[in-house]
Amino acid sequence: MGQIIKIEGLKAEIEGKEILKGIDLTVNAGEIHAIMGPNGSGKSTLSSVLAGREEYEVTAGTVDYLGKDLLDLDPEERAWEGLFMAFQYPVEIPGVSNINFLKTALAEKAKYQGKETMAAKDFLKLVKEKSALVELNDKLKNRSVNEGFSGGEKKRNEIFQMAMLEPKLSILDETDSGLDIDALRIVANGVNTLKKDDNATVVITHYQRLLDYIVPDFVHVLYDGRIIKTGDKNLALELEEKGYDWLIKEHA
Ligand SMILES: Nc1ncnc2c1ncn2[C@@H]1O[C@H](COP(=O)(O)OP(=O)(O)OP(=O)(O)O)[C@@H](O)[C@H]1O
Repeated sequence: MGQIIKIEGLKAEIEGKEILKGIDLTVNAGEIHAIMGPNGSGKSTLSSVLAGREEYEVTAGTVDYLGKDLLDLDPEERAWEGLFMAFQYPVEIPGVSNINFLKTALAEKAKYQGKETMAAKDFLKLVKEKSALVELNDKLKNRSVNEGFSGGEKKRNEIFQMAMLEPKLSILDETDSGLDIDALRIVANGVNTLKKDDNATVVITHYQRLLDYIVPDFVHVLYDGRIIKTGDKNLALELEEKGYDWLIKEHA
């Protein structure tokens, strides 16, 4: 199966402070990876750097994404190339309805790829199909993006956006924070349903609980800006039971 992303020796800093200290990570098509790790280890920094947030300065390393130099692309280009990011705190966009936001996003992506914009009829069909996946009701579809949405509704909405955009690589940052059990199941179900042979997902999470629903092929532990351990789903169970201290000691 093809390689989606290969991160090598990635170092990044913010305000002169080095946060990522040499990340190596390869994700292939058809895989789900989970990244865990104690607070402040650099998990959100990694997703921000991959999204292309300007505050972070990459000081070393390379990121190959579908044969392109990811670090050389603008944030918009990264999205159009099929990179989807769901952040811990989704942004609100007052005055832009959810549906119009997606219509524009899909039209821009099609334009970038030199394809024709989807016909209105097909777009609405897609909306119906994909929103059913996360049980997003009609009212939320027409409201301004994330404005006044509850935490759980924002998360569902993100998975809805993900379903609509059909990304090649989805990076979900703490998608389980603020989700109740039912919402957690719905989100996980969405992620599992969207899993295909030609795409991949990276889930950043604190909770083994989410990994009961989204079963990862690999679990990585990020600590102090580096991946210090990689295993399968059993590693997450071990962490749940024993915490991180033993690993950190082993690493020291
Ligand atoms: N603007 C900033 N200036 C200085 N340090 C920062 C800034 N933003 C983040 N950091 C630091 O970078 C480190 C990594 O933060 P990051 O949010 O990536 O960790 P995390 O692993 O996602 O943590 P958590 O599990 O708590 O969400 C932290 O020590 C944080 O204080």
